[in-house]
Amino acid sequence: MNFPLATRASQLALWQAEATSAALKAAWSDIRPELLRITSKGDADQTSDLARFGRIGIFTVEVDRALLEGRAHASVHSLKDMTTTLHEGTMLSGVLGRGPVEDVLVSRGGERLAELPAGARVATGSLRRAAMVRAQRPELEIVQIRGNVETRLRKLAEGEAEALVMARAGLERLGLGEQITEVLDTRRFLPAVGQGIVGIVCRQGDWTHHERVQAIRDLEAWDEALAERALLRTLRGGCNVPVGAHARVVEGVIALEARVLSVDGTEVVEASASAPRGDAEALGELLGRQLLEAGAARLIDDARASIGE
Ligand SMILES: NCc1[nH]cc(CCC(=O)O)c1CC(=O)O
Repeated sequence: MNFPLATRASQLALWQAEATSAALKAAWSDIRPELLRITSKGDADQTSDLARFGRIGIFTVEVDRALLEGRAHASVHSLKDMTTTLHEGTMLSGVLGRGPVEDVLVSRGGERLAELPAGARVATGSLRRAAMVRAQRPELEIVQIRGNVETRLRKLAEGEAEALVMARAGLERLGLGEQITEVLDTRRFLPAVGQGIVGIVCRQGDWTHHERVQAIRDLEAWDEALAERALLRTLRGGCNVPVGAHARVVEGVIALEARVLSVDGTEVVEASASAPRGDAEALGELLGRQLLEAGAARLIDDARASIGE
């Protein structure tokens, strides 16, 4: 069976699609995966403020359109870039095993976050990363940056900033792990929902192809994804709100930590809880409601207002 997989054309997206292809081939001897590369507006548009269109799924919409048009049997995305409400007519069928979840600092001068001098510019396109940096180092300057992993590294080298915060998974998957100056520990620097997880999407009701993808589903990453995404959905957060979360499956239990920050990093609401693995989604919803009651609702509304939503 030919098995076209729709993907963005960035190096990281191609790595993720190749990993999916390899897993499908290993699980099913009759499947011949092929990559359908889609150049999306999110890749082409280097000028807009990423925070503004984070919620509509700019990175995934055109790839999923190819899926919905029947040009592919499945589409492959960074789960982190997927909106909590999937594009109409699609469903999440599988996830690959989770890569490293941490954010990392890449600094031109080799300084760690604590060592950067006051006024040093730290580049990120993420409200979450900006808020986490401001919470720990309020005297640093946050500057906006756009583009794929390679573009960001080039901009850093060209002097647009003294340091970058980005995902460890993205750098390591591209073989750029030697660029990392500091792995930011997840307790102080909670990752984004779904960070490090590759998501595989099928058409709703297309059980033939769904079954093939479901067979390669990593069950730990799946439960972690369910918990983190249920949390974000409950918080009504998109993919670019100052929310960090980290779910971990250990034996039969899932533990979830979550934090909502004000954009300036001065206010923090956090909570953690655990539950039997089978209750991953309920755990995310519970923690989300707790955070909302503890003051997260206002922080999220303020963050939305700050990006003009
Ligand atoms: N928003 C871009 C994006 N989407 C997924 C990754 C990296 C891989 C991952 O976190 O799963 C990145 C780059 C980054 O955040 O530095």
